[in-house]
Amino acid sequence: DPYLTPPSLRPIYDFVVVGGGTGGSVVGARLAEAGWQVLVLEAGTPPPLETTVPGLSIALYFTDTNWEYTISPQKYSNRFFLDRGGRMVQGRLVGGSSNMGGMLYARGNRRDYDLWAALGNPGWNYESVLPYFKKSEDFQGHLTPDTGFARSSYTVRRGVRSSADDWLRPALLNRPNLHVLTGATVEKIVLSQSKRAVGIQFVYGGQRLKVRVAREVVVSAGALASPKLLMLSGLGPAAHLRKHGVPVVVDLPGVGQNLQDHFNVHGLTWTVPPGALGNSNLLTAAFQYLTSMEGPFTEPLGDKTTAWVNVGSGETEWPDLQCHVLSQTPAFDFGLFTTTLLSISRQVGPPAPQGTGTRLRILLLSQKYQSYFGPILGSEGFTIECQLSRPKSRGEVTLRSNDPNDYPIVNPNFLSHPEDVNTIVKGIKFGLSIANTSALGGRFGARFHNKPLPGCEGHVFGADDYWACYARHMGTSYIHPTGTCKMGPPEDPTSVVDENLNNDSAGGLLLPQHMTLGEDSDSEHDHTLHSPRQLLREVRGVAGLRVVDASVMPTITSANTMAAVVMVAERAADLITQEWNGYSSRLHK
Ligand SMILES: Cc1cc2nc3c(=O)[nH]c(=O)nc-3n(C[C@H](O)[C@H](O)[C@H](O)COP(=O)(O)OP(=O)(O)OC[C@H]3O[C@@H](n4cnc5c(N)ncnc54)[C@H](O)[C@@H]3O)c2cc1C
Repeated sequence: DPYLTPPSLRPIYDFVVVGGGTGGSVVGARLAEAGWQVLVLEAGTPPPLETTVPGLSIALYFTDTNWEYTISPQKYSNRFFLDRGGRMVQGRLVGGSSNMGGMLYARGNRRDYDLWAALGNPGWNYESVLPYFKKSEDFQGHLTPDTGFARSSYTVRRGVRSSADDWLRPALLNRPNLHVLTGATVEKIVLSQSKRAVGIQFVYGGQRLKVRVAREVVVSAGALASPKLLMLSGLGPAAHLRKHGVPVVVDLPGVGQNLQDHFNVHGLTWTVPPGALGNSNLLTAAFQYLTSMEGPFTEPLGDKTTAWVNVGSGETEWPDLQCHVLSQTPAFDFGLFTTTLLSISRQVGPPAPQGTGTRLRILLLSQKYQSYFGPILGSEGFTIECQLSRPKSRGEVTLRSNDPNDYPIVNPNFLSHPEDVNTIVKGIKFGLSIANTSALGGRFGARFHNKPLPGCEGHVFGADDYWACYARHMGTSYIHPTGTCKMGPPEDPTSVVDENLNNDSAGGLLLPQHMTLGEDSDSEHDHTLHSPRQLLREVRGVAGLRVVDASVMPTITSANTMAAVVMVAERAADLITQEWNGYSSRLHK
């Protein structure tokens, strides 16, 4: 395994990529392909074998490959979940969230990207980004119509997960100019006095180390960790940084703001007579996978179909809702794993008294889950989940402290915009109407679990108010955090990077003609190289620093976000190589 031998680190690289996740793996591999000396630093581990089995994806949520962020207590939602927040899973391994997620592949809608361009980001309209999607696509399924429910498409090849590691691993095997160090947690971007990224400080094996960078630092730590890293490096909202004792290098008010996620409602459940769905026995399915690489384990378990619909805005070509039919209920396992998976609060009322026996404690703690799902524990059935594709609520990621080991505070501020409540209520009603069709409910003899949700008994069951209450209780993150280092024009004070994903605000004024050595007064960083574009930068920004991950999206796409991140990284690699075009690495091979 190429990841098992730690590289002998060089003191300086052309590019250092922070985070070997989805964006980082793709951009790191492409920069290495272009001949640069590249170092990718990943906090997590090489991908464990289980990542290759699509049917085991949810099992990974319970392991160390997950950072296990938590959502801060929500004012308008998450009432059924632990501390009115719950967990937010994020990948902590090579390949990042693409290597532990649900593998559903969807580009999103062309209008998502046309909107990015309209918001002041030339080159990001759909026609321009389409080639970067196609670059990685190898569709081998059956084309299904894109209205109504259709079978979901997954990044699975011959029964094995395909992830961003498919870029990094071959590059690592074939290119000695690429180094990937796992178990390396980056703490800080080192900035010179002239506000240029000149290196990286990270912890590896208990030691604090620094590596220098000749051209650029590429931050790809994901939408929760990238803004944290920028802020810890002095790039962020000045008052917030001062509050936590971080010296301000550049006041960038947008860092950590604009957090967007696909708000998802759990719990709408139908039960069916035993055997009606024809679900395979897990042991048989596992045997089938091991012997022939076929069967249910070739896909994420349970998640079968997707629909995109417009229920609110009337723009029929641009969905505001995405729905899935899952072939299990949240009660199928008697709450054994589901309660943790969904972070459904197990506790209601006062904590169990000290000294209570373990069994009794679990019974008491599970009361909230029991109070709703109790009557259908262990039943067969299905769930319909709908998400807001284009939420209007905006949240934020802020520092908890200036300690790099502390997780940031993640506040998605779900349902803070009233239109989101209206849309999700319509979405729930859409889900109910789908289940009532003869093709679904009728065919399987399905019965809706119509127990009033604890906490919503005060509303007339089935009225819009009831469903709004239901959404405020059962809705939470669909684990697609995006937007926290937003791409936008310099006139937008909340933008963090420009359309080149750079936060050097000069813009693409010149094509490089020649390379000069850095002019930084800080002699430690004499090796720093500037492209002419960076020499022309204004002081407001930071040179030699780019962000390439889900955090640059100005608005979340109306589909699962992995494909869009791969596209962003492919395009970023082209932008970077074009900018440095004609200049091979000056560093010793
Ligand atoms: C559980 C789950 C299921 C999902 N399912 C789907 C799906 O089915 N389809 C879909 O399209 N999208 C899905 N998504 C969303 C999609 O995977 C993400 O939007 C996308 O992968 C994000 O890419 P990224 O590069 O921004 O971040 P990531 O892929 O998360 O990469 C960030 C990387 O940076 C590393 N890192 C963080 N901090 C540091 C540090 N300080 N030092 C060094 N390294 C660091 C992390 O360990 C990680 O490897 C899912 C996400 C999750 C979490």
